Amino acid sequence: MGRPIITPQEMVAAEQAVFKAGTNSFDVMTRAGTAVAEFLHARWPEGKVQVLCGPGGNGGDGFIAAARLAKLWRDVEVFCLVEKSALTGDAAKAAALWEGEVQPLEQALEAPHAIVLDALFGGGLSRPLEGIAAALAERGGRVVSVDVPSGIDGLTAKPLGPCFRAEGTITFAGLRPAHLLQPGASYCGLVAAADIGIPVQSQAFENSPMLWAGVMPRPGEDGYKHQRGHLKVVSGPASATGAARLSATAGLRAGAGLVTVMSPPGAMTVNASHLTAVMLQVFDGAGDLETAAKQAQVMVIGPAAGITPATRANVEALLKSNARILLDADALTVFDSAPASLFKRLRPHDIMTPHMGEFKRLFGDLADTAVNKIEVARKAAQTAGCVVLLKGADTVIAAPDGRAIVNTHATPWLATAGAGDVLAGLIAGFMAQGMPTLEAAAMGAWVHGEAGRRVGAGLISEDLERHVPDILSALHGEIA
Ligand SMILES: NC(=O)C1=CN([C@@H]2O[C@H](COP(=O)(O)OP(=O)(O)OC[C@H]3O[C@@H](n4cnc5c(N)ncnc54)[C@H](OP(=O)(O)O)[C@@H]3O)[C@@H](O)[C@H]2O)[C@@H](O)CC1
Ligand SMILES: Nc1ncnc2c1ncn2[C@@H]1O[C@H](COP(=O)(O)OP(=O)(O)O)[C@@H](O)[C@H]1O
Ligand SMILES: [K+]
Repeated sequence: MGRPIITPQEMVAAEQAVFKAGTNSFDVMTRAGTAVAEFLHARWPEGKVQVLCGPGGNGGDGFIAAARLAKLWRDVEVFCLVEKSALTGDAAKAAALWEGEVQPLEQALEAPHAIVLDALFGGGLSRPLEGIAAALAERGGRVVSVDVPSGIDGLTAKPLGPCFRAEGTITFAGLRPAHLLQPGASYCGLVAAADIGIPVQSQAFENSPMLWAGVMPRPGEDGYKHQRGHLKVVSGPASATGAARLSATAGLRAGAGLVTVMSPPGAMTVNASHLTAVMLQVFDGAGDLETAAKQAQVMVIGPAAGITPATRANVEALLKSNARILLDADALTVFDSAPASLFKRLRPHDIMTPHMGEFKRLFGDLADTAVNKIEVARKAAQTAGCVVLLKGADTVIAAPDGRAIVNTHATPWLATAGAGDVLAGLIAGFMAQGMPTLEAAAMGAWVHGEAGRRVGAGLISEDLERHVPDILSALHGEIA
């Protein structure tokens, strides 16, 4: 299914429900601590482990992990923020399992070690680390964190103050927003989520082919191109045609049967001289686009379309048609003074793909007032009435019904001109073949990120499309 994303508060509620139904909470903590030890031992098999325990459940996991690591013949030292005698509940029971010495946290600062197990505080932390905990966070070194790196707010994904920076983080049941959203994700390193017998339900998932493989478009054995959908991409004026062509070619690679660039008359020559498999059709005004949309499953408008009244009229005309519409870039910016007039026209099967700058022009301070980027995208999708894909290192895709998918399958090498145009084309190409909008967006983001990773350093947007056939072949289980 892809890993579910739950907030720390939802995790507490899920735990309470399970405990209420009769499960022993210490058994759950034992499973958690054991999973921590196994995670650390499997991936960091060498050297002395310095276990830092906090006063609550996170520290409890740390004590259990310490005992387990010692059984695996690891050299372990344990340090605790409070006296062992001051621990209560499950944390006290966990500490009792650790037979070795428990030293005051201050002594950890100078103690030799190879790797730190950070079991100070979990994702529900409500105030910044101070004193010795803060000093240890700032010490650096090799760290594995329990639940989240201490000092990070699991819900907002923001550091509350000084925080640990981990090479690996092990959490429980599902992921927390901080494991995927920036800046928290960059403090987590490799993230594992252990099953500790707490079932969780969520409307938010980490992007994974498992979420959409079942609805991936595939040409029928006896199919023909018209059955694979027609995508049309609106070109900008003669001086700005490349963006639309990047989208169009990506759409064709994604598998749309027919792709047409809709060109203003003045840009026909330049578009014609650059297009081969992608077709070309002239349009002269919004009326022509509305007519053209009747022969298309999906229309893309925005990439280098121009921030002009004409672009706005073109969007409004397209939204009268039955085709699904993907709005990007200029098609969003032209509504910055009147977003409501756009929102009232959008339908749940349409999609917008803003980066944060474009997003703020439409949704104002929503990006700063919602608790995290998942909620930002969710609220935007509800407000706009369409699917919203909010780009970045952590791309969040949300539908008006509350479903959300976070894509981190990408690479910073994608931060280059035109990468977003390729993404728009991929998504629209999948939609043209009948894929539901949310799933098409998730697949588009994943394929785009995978293509970016395959190119790596030196990536320019033109490089992306040529990796799409191999990626799609692999997804379809065919030999590339
Ligand atoms: N059975 C379960 O529930 C399971 C839980 N599990 C584990 O439990 C973890 C959650 O445990 P938790 O709720 O006890 O929270 P945790 O972060 O360990 O400590 C909170 C304590 O710290 C204190 N405190 C806070 N900030 C502070 C500061 N800056 N400086 C100093 N003190 C500070 C705070 O004090 P207070 O704010 O109340 O004054 C409170 O006493 C979770 O991450 C997972 O690892 C797993 O085992 C699965 C089963
Ligand atoms: N640091 C990053 N890590 C991963 N992906 C990134 C990063 N920065 C940008 N991207 C991706 O690169 C693309 C850039 O799109 P966009 O900003 O619209 O560029 P353009 O308008 O030039 O096409 C988006 O898919 C975005 O998610
Ligand atoms: K921690």
